[in-house]
Amino acid sequence: MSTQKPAGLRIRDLRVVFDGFAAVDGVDIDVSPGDVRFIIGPNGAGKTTLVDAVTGLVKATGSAAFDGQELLGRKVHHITRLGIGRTFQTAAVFEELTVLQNLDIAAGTNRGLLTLLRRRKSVPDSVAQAMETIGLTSARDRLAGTLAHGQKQWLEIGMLLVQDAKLLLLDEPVAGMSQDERDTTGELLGMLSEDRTVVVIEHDMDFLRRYARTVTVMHAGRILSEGSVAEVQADLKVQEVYLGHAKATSQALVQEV
Ligand SMILES: Nc1ncnc2c1ncn2[C@@H]1O[C@H](COP(=O)(O)OP(=O)(O)OP(=O)(O)O)[C@@H](O)[C@H]1O
Repeated sequence: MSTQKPAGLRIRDLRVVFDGFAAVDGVDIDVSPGDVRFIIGPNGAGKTTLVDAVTGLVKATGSAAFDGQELLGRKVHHITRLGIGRTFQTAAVFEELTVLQNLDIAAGTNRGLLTLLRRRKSVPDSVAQAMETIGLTSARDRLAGTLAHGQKQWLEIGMLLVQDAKLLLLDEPVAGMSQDERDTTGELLGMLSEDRTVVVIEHDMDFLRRYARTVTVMHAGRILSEGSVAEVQADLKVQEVYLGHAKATSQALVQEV
């Protein structure tokens, strides 16, 4: 008998119902370890609700397992401890604390608040490594509130790294970013996927074409299409849905890669 655990994210027949309305309506998704999976779809398709279900924020039926561990039915903090990290559309950082203090708090080491708030000489390896990965080492003593928009988003990702998240679920990470910040974020996704699994909810089609490895298209709570960027772009069902909902998005989607 094989003892190997199924790895990556495995979702089966996931369903989320709000007052009789199925926001997620029987979804199956497999994301392999090391993938950078983009989930796209028109407004209201169910993308955020799907991520909410996986992270324990809404009740769901079916199954969502990561590295063989069932996530549904567990409390949010337990899901975090199983290595699932999630960002929101608005970065949730402590603006009046420094970059280092934010990472320290996220790391949740057993230091008292006073120690955390004091400037320290030694920085734990995991925190130093996270700062390096997100490019904020030279900004370690800056207040998070003074960071540029993109840097705040990267700090939030850093906070997941120090928690040792193995599955990163990022909700519209490049919304409101400059082109340079988008490029840096795209490169960061590639770096993160070297030893983690990354799932990105995104509306930005240019960013998707450049940085997605695989794509899932949702529509009305279901999976409409799945595959490589080229496969999804060529799918007539996808083109129809985008033509019906947002012409500009559709044109961006079917543009040559
Ligand atoms: N807490 C809730 N109660 C009732 N309905 C909800 C709730 N949260 C989401 N919905 C509905 O579920 C559907 C899916 O919403 P969801 O936010 O998951 O879509 P989305 O694909 O993330 O859209 P967007 O791209 O606009 O963020 C929508 O019709 C939304 O109105």
